[in-house]
Amino acid sequence: MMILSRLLGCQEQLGFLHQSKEELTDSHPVVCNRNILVELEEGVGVAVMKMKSPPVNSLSLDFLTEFSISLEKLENDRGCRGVILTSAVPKIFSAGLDIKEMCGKSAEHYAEFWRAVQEMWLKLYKSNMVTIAAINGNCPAGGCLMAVSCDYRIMAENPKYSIGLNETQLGIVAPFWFKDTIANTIGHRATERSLQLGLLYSASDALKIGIVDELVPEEKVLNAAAATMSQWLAIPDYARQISKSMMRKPTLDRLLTHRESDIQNFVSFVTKDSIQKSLQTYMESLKQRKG
Ligand SMILES: CCCCCCCCCCC/C=C/C(=O)SCCNC(=O)CCNC(=O)[C@H](O)C(C)(C)COP(=O)(O)OP(=O)(O)OC[C@H]1O[C@@H](n2cnc3c(N)ncnc32)[C@H](O)[C@@H]1OP(=O)(O)O
Repeated sequence: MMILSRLLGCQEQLGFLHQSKEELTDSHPVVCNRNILVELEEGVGVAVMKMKSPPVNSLSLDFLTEFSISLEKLENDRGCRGVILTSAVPKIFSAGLDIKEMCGKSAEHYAEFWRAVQEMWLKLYKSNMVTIAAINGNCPAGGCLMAVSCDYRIMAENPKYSIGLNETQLGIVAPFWFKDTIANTIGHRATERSLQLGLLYSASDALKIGIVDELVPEEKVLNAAAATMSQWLAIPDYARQISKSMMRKPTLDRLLTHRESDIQNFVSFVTKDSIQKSLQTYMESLKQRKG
């Protein structure tokens, strides 16, 4: 019930009611949401989802809810066959899960938050559409999960940007389905090293290890994503979708089977004093780094 009311509440925030005439054209209907801008190029059947939640596109409960609703709308739109996921915030793809959602809140809040994280991943990983991440900035932890859940990743070749699952550096643990998703991308051995050490890879190392598929100059990331999209869309949808599902279903089913226990694990993990302390210390270190 709580989730339903949040979804309904969010649908109002989604801004379908607030579109101006300038934002709606025949060829590029744009939906300006609070955290995500969705632009559907109807003739081509491709939507660009631009995350725009400054300063760092952190994945808050509101953001995740909006993301899942937006993606579902595109999924149900027969005119949309592909999605490019990118950021409208300079230098940041996404800073991952919003740490504030995991600090000093109630057990009920943690459960609701974690269900929203699961939902985002389930929707993205099982999408029938072609999904391409155009990674135009830093991409740690939950940001990396989003990227590796797409079918293809193009990253800006900027030495300042990094990508990876750095959870252990915060004193927390990437859950099994984060692990499965990255292992499906880079293999078991590289995942073991990557997860234990909480490695963040530079763009060039990310290409070498296979977390990303291609590097291009920053200003070309979106064009490169559009070019790759047209190659993938040249394949008949039905054949491609069945192939995708064959590869991903066992991983999806594993979370679907264990969804409630995964939420309980998260809640009991994150409510531990030691974990709360680690997260708070990490947030403080982020603030101090600035000064
Ligand atoms: C037994 C097993 C059981 C398992 C159960 C599950 C266990 C839990 C699993 C949880 C999985 C977690 C996944 C995650 O995604 S955790 C988040 C990890 N993210 C990070 O480590 C990134 C942190 N951020 C950065 O490194 C930098 O901010 C970044 C490189 C992204 C950008 O740097 P920049 O210099 O541009 O910006 P600032 O650092 O100054 O940040 C600006 C403000 O934003 C705040 N901030 C940054 N990141 C976050 C975040 N992830 N959540 C919330 N807030 C964030 C930062 O503090 C600054 O705020 P102020 O302006 O107020 O100081």
